[in-house]
Amino acid sequence: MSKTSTHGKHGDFAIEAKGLVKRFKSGKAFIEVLKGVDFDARHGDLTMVMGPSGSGKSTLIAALSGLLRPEEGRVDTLDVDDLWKLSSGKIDKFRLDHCGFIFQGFNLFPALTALQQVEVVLKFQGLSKGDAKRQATATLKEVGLGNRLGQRPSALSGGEKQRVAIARCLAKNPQILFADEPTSALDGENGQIVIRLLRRAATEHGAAVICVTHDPRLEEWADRVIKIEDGVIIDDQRRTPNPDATLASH
Ligand SMILES: Nc1ncnc2c1ncn2[C@@H]1O[C@H](COP(=O)(O)OP(=O)(O)OP(=O)(O)O)[C@@H](O)[C@H]1O
Repeated sequence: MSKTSTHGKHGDFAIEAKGLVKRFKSGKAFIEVLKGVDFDARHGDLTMVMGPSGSGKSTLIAALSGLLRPEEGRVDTLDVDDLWKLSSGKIDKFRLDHCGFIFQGFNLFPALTALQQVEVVLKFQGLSKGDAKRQATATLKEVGLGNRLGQRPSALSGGEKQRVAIARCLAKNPQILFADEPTSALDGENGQIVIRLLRRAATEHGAAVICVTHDPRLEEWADRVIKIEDGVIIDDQRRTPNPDATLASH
């Protein structure tokens, strides 16, 4: 597996998964949460995965990103054939090098300033102190937090915290960006800022952005909407996104 910072061309596959099956033990029985799911996502696309609670969305993301081993199926991603055939150390390295994650709960370190939250990830990736600071500052400015660099999470609003989490993710310029309910804890205005940043990551950086959501209003920004129900993909539609759409307040 070669480490590369070059993104695939818009339209190239970033992920192709086939026949994913995931079961969990429930008492003496097993429940099948993914029932042979085929899934793909392309560079430059904001692909939205929608479905009711418990339909398997988060499990799918976890299986695609090397976080949760499926019982059956394969995931081909970037230059890796069959991600789940790699050692767990190589899977972790793949995730670190190429994937970004944004979750509902922000997952920020309470003791670190906004700038440090982003710097830490870049230093971990091997950037020098100076380069990490420059890149972290630039990305925080890009998400509109240039004046909040020195604040810790306790001094930031929910929307600002989510933007720090996005800056942390974007700063490493991931080829694949997984977002799980990124706007659900936010009001309309902040939700709009966040979905626009995800849209830009796809359009301007060529990332394959995969966004799990309950919120049908986010469809406006999507290139593709995939619906999953009870562990089965029931619908898959391409559409033309409207990057200037507005998200009304809840
Ligand atoms: N570690 C686990 N052990 C047992 N069951 C699990 C585990 N993780 C998920 N499940 C079950 O798998 C099903 C699908 O869960 P998943 O989190 O993928 O759904 P989801 O579509 O993301 O739901 P939500 O929108 O509520 O987050 C649920 O019934 C859940 O209870």
